[in-house]
Amino acid sequence: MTSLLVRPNKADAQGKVLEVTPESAGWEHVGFRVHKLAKGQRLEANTEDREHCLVLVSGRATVTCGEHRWEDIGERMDVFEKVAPYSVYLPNGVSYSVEATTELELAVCSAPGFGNHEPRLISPDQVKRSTRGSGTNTRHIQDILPETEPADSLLVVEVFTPPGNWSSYPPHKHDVDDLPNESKLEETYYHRLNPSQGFAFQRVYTDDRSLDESMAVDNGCCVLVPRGYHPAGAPHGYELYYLNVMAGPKRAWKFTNDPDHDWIVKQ
Ligand SMILES: O=C(O)C[C@@H](O)[C@H](O)C(=O)CO
Repeated sequence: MTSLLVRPNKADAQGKVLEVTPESAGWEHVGFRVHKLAKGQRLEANTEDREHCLVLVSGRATVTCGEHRWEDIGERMDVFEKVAPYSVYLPNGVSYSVEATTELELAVCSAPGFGNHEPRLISPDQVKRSTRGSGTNTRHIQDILPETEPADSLLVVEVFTPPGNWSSYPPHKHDVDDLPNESKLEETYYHRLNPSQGFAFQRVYTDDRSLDESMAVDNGCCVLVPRGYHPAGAPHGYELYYLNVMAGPKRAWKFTNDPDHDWIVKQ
């Protein structure tokens, strides 16, 4: 039984189906929740000592925070429509509410906040879209909160891996605080599959193999990457989406490829 695979549960009163906290993951920075809300259902919460990025994975909602109110935002009704999502950045120490105006899948990404930024909407036109890799390593990236956009510690990105392809590949790691060469970042992978009965694979391993877990990942599962390389593969017939949340002592994404497989990008 792997300790890095977190499965979804039945929704609680606030629609929460999945939760990773620094305590549950045994690390220091990244927090992640998924709420599935019915139309009209409301989530009320406080960010406490953590900055948040609310990602509307699918569906629409009205989000309020103090004098800020974003009315009926959202456009992507199914994550696999592959348009960029609406998201909301919230600093630490604020109360907020999310009222679903349609059925809603909401990801609540969090990391330590230091009060340096105002609440703001991150609209689809602010999301940088790109394609990485070639052949069966091609995948499509949507940067929601990259290091070029303001935040205290959070990094948020989503990735679409076509059926039969690999992503986060060749395997890379970011577990040493050694800038400018590599940054130390914890990471969560929230996985969705299309069609939903599919499965994907993810391996998390270190050079010395003191950590080496290979997981069959079902739709709606979350994989924890405390350290090590973390490639993901989508079987033929099943498209893979994942939402990554990263944070660590410094807000930079600088990775090192596994030297055994680095030749793949060098050919
Ligand atoms: O390039 C990819 O396939 C996505 C990864 O970069 C992913 O976002 C990640 O592992 C970040 O560390």
